This record gives sequence, C-alpha cells and structure tokens, in this order.
Amino acid sequence: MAVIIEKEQCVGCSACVSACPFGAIVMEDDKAVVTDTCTVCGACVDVCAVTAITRPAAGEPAVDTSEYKGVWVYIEQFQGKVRSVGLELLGQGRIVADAMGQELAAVLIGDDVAPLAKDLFASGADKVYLIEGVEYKHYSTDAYTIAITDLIHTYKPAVILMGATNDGRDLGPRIACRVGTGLTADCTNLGIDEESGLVAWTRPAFGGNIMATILCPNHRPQMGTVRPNVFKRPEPDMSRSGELIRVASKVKAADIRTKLIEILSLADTASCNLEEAEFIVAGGRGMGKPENFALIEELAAILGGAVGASRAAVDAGWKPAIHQVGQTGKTVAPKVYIACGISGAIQHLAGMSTSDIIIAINKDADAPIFKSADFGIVGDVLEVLPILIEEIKKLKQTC
Ligand SMILES: Cc1cc2nc3c(=O)[nH]c(=O)nc-3n(C[C@H](O)[C@H](O)[C@H](O)COP(=O)(O)OP(=O)(O)OC[C@H]3O[C@@H](n4cnc5c(N)ncnc54)[C@H](O)[C@@H]3O)c2cc1C
Repeated sequence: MAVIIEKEQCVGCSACVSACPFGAIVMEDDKAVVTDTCTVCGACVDVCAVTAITRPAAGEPAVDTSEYKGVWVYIEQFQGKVRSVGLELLGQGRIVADAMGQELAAVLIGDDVAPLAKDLFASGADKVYLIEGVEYKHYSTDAYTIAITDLIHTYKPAVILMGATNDGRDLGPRIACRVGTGLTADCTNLGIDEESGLVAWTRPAFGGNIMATILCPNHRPQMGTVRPNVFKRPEPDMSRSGELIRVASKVKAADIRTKLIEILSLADTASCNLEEAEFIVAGGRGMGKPENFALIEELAAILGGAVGASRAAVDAGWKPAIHQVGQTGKTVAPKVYIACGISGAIQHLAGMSTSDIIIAINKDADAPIFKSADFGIVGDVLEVLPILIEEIKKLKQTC
C-alpha cells in the first residue's frame, strides 16, 4: 500500500520528493511517482500544495457525510478590515446554503475583530464563529491552520468556501490535507449539482482550455477556493442579526514557526492590486512596445487605480504576469475598466466582463472588445491616451 498520486494534478514541484524521508517518491517526466518503499507516513501529503497526493482510502475510517452540516465562509481580514472576497462568498454561500436547506456561517479570526461580525450577519451569515487572540493579529499559516482545522473537527461543516487569495491559497490545501478531504482550487464559479445535491465547483483545467466541474462526494467538508470578484457583494441588510459563537484559541506561541518582520504598505503595490481596485487601466498588444505602458501607468495613477495587461502583453514581457487579467490571469470587477489596445478575446473577457463600466480604446472599429464595452473610442491609443490624461488632469484641478 502506498500514497496515491494523481498525475494529472501534479505540477511537478517536487516538494514531495524532498519531504519523503524514505526516498520513496521520484520524478518521472516532470511528475511525481511513488515507489514500493512508501510507508504511507504522509509527509508528502502534507507538503503537496495542489492536493495531488492522498493516503489510500483502504483502512481509513469512512466519512459519515450526514454528520456534516452547514456552509462556512472563511472571512479574510487585514488590519481589522474585512476583505471584499469574504463578503462576495457570503452572498454566494447564502444561495448554496438555501439550496441545501442549511445554515450559513462565517469564520472570523483575528485580534479584536468582534465588531466586524455585524457586517457578516448583514451580508447573509446566520452564525459567526469568532476566534480572537493576539496570536491572530497578523495572518500566519500555522496559527490559522490550527484554528480552522480544530473548528472543523468540532463543528463539522458540510461546505467551506475560501477566497483564492494569497492567504486562501496557502490555507485551503493545508487544511484540506489535515482533515482528509479534497479541495477544488481557484474556482471561477460554483453552484449545486442538481442530481447529487453536492456543491459543483467549476475551474479552468488543462491550461485553461476546458472548464472542469468537480464534485466531492465521499469526503467532508467539500472545500474550494474561489477567485475574488467572481461574485458580486450582496447588498448589506443591517437589520439582520445572528448567533455569535466565541471559540477559545488553542494556538500557543510555540506553534507559530514564522516571525513577521515587516508589512509593506499597499501604496507600494497599488498598481498591481487589481482585485481590490475601483479603476483599472489595462494595455494589450496594441500598446506597441513596453515603453508605451508609461501612458497606462500614468492614467492609472491619476485615477488612483491599478494597471492590467492582456496575456499578449505579458507574454511579450511588457508587464509581469501579476498584472494579467483573464481566464489564466486575475478576475477583476472594478467600477471602471479601460481596455487600451486589447482586442477582447474570450479569455480576456472572462476576467473583466463583470466590471461596472468598460471603456475600450482600439483603432479597429470591428474589434470584439466593443461588443462588451459601455463606451468605445475608435482611434490610436497612443494619440487618445495623452488627450484623456490631459483632460482628466484638468478636470481634477477644477474639482
Ligand atoms: C488557454 C488560454 C488562456 C488564455 N488566457 C488569457 C488571459 O488570461 N488573459 C488574456 O488577456 N488572454 C488570454 N489568452 C489569450 C487570448 O486568446 C488573446 O490572445 C489575448 O487576450 C490577446 O491579447 P491582446 O488583445 O492584447 O492582443 P491582440 O489580440 O493582438 O489585440 C491587439 C488589439 O490592439 C489593437 N491595436 C493595435 N494597435 C493599436 C493602436 N495603436 N491603437 C489602438 N488599438 C490598437 C488591435 O486592433 C487589436 O484589436 C488565453 C488564451 C488561451 C488559449
């Protein structure tokens, strides 16, 4: 008996090879392969970030799925402010919970964050599980993993939704491994599978060439990370209230193996903070060369927004991948999205079509982007952008 490696899921990072104390995992064609010397110690399972490795089912206790009830949303907060993705997921979690006939709960962890609970009730939560303590003041993998894993063992939720953010991508797979369930990472949609009543998690697969819908029938909780901006935040109803459940912290200082040295101000990274931005100015191949992105950056800075890029611009090395918007980039939903020299390929639209207002600048009047745009300017982006920048500067002076 050996651990099971799903070759399709394996990303070839070889973390499992390094973690295995018995040398029982080897790389073959850039994929991990397990050999007969595997003792099923689980060291590889713990380090696999994409949950490609599982322990064999034989001998494992069967999960009684009927014991698991309720839909949970992990609420990410930073410096005492709830991140938008948590509220977006509460909105969709409410729909899922209602369809399953179950309660919706928010999991809120931090130092002195209890006042945030009222916003979570207002956004649809029936319950808030609150874990407070100085050890949770800043996110740490160890403290938050221990806290949520313990909460799951105690209260047994049926479903857990997390943002596919840096923190959620760190926490989700780790917790899923600890509680012995599966995780669908980086979902772009979710709903209920009518036949089974299970959560149907949808995510791009095979490099974005197909959309896969994934079910988790045999293990609990059903877990997934969902990209920010996929769902709209629900309108808060401040008359709603719910049950606040305070849970004692079991984390000790010695459990936390990392030390926070410095928090870099968001101002330093504002231009690539696409998921939270209200204004995004994005450039594509039509910008012509990397130097021309200075216009995009200038307009974004004047608007206090972020800089986006199409995959063509990223592939050309004009902008780092962190700026890419689209199916294999970030999903964004700003108030205003200005697409400059971007044709409007379906894979780009997949990441920005829920923006409130889309403005397109393109020299080709037949470019597909105009079909999705609220406002279109047919013209050379290198002529239009300087005029736009000057006019907005003038407007700002008079306001
Ligand atoms: C599996 C897969 C995943 C993908 N994921 C993504 C993704 O996440 N994000 C993404 O963006 N793409 C993605 N793509 C690529 C996508 O299909 C397109 O190739 C890409 O979006 C095109 O980028 P673009 O619009 O900048 O370039 P082009 O399609 O080349 O369009 C350039 C546009 O600029 C206009 N133009 C040229 N010069 C000027 C000028 N001087 N002034 C004004 N307009 C001008 C042209 O008329 C044209 O419309 C993916 C593709 C695949 C197969």
